[in-house]
Amino acid sequence: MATLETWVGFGSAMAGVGLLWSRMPEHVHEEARYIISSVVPMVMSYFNPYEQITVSEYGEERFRRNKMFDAVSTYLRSACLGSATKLKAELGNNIGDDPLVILDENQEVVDCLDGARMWWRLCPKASKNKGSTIISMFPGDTDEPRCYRLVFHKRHRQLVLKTYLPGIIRRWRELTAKDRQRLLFTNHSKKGEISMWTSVPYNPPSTFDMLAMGHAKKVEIMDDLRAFQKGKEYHSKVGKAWKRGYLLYGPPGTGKTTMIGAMANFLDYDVYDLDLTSVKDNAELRKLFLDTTDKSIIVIEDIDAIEVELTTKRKGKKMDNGDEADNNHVLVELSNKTDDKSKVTLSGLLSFVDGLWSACGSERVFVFTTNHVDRLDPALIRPGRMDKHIEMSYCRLDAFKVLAKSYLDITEHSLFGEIGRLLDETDTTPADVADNLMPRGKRNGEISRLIEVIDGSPADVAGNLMLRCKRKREADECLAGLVETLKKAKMESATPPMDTIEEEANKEEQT
Ligand SMILES: Nc1ncnc2c1ncn2[C@@H]1O[C@H](COP(=O)(O)OP(=O)(O)OP(=O)(O)O)[C@@H](O)[C@H]1O
Repeated sequence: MATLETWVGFGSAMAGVGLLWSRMPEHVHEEARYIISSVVPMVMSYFNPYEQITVSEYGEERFRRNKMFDAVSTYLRSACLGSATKLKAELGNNIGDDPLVILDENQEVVDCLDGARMWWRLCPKASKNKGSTIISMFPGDTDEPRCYRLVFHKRHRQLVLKTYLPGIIRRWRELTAKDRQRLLFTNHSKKGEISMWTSVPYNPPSTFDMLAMGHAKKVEIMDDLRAFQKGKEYHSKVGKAWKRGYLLYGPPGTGKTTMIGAMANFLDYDVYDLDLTSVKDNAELRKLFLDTTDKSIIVIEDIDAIEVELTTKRKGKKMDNGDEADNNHVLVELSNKTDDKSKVTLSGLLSFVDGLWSACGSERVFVFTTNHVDRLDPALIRPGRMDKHIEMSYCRLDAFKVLAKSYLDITEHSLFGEIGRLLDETDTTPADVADNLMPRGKRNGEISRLIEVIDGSPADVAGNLMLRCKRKREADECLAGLVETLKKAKMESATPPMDTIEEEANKEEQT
């Protein structure tokens, strides 16, 4: 028990220390504070037997999502959910109906390896600067991103770093390869926020088999994609970034979008559909590109529509601040026209296609589509920039046969010859031909029902025969309808439009 004298002695000693502190000069205060602030944590950590590793959702510069975060999420989902009491359910990207069950924030789970215990906790987003106002280039930059915190005993450090964490990454790779669902990403931005990718499951129905185009051209494209996919060594040998650019051009309805789906199926890649109009400037574009994954197709559709902006500026428009616009390089200019920085530029875009930034990431395919190749900036289509220019053209006989096989399940018909001749004489798109080959309305439902019945019971010969007759009638009707449509199109293209006739008549009258 402390006596009164002891307390009095302690009080006077503290008062002495206080007096001494107040008489010390200011710089000694500073040094003392510095020593205390660095020594205390050292002393604490000496006595604390635990260490901690933080796995943040985003990297330091917030440019890239931290894949380790995804690896830990997937691993914990598969290994440690049993011991958790607070979970969250989400609709995942998997094809089945099972929800994606994940750890809730602040929930702790324990994992074991070789007798060592590891504690994991998902920590929510936290504000960096409570109470102070900070201005940031990136909204959300004021927050610390979500993170997983791993705590383990000091003596297990080597086990955690050399065995446990690499094991998590291995397991993540196995699980994601098994449950892989192809994704379609698109970028969008909410008001005042930077553009971000969001994804949906992507199972395009198109394959190269059903793509209506010349056989030789199709085989050439498939060979090119195959060579690209196997080209890791070749690209590193010749010192080129492992990427390839395709420009798909042709009138609307010739299958440019269908070709992208077929490419994604063929390569088994995700697709990033980049909407340049919702990207504020080059910095944002860079972030989006860096956020794409390897083994992906990055698509910019209708690049000619963006080029319209470019063409307008080419006419020598002055900018609001009086400067001449950088005509060759402005691609999209969004709301704030006086702000020179808020633009996506052609050079910014090209730096990812074949410039400095193209070396970041590998196994990427760029696809630009356009309906008007003649309107594109020469810088965009010069040889070497887009590796392959693919013309998607009007439907001719060989392409028509592909459609007839897909839509009507026939490879020969007495009308094929006539249809081939008419297709040569009219410029009809595969989309228009396909539209004519589609069984209409109710018949469509009936046929698929019959197919189901016959698939289920092959013994039902009578039903099978009935279906065949029905389908033959369908094919005859569709093809006869197509011949009529093509003949009409041919007549229309041969007859000049009314206003031209009137103009010519007027001219004749005058002369
Ligand atoms: N070459 C083709 N092979 C098979 N189907 C095609 C082809 N071209 C068009 N189609 C059919 O027409 C529809 C429209 O085609 P698609 O959207 O691919 O054309 P597009 O060239 O991308 O047109 P747009 O320039 O208007 O975007 C497709 O859903 C598909 O059913």
